[in-house]
Amino acid sequence: MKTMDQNEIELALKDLPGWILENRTITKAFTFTDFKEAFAVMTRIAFECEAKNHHPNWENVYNSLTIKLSTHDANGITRKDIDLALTIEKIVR
Ligand SMILES: C[C@H](O)[C@H](O)[C@H]1CNC2=NC(N)=NC(=O)C2=N1
Repeated sequence: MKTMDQNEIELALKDLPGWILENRTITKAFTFTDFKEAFAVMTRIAFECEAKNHHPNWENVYNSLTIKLSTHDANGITRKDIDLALTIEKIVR
């Protein structure tokens, strides 16, 4: 899949509050009430990722979750990352 250029990414990020372009990934940090809530959200995200065959790089520390999305095969950001971020927002909201 074709990578997006900086203008295309910034335009797409207008629909993704809190997501920023950082080190060739789109990234957002989430905070939940506790570990149980964070992990419940991660489980729901994981099922969507399997369905899409597109997976996040993420780090969870107790109630915090930092998600970084990029398309490894394409070595950049593609529409798949934007679509997954939009899905994650629906799950978290
Ligand atoms: C073999 C398999 O299709 C690939 O490794 C998939 C799986 N999940 C993936 N996830 C992400 N974020 N980028 C990829 O390039 C990717 N590739």
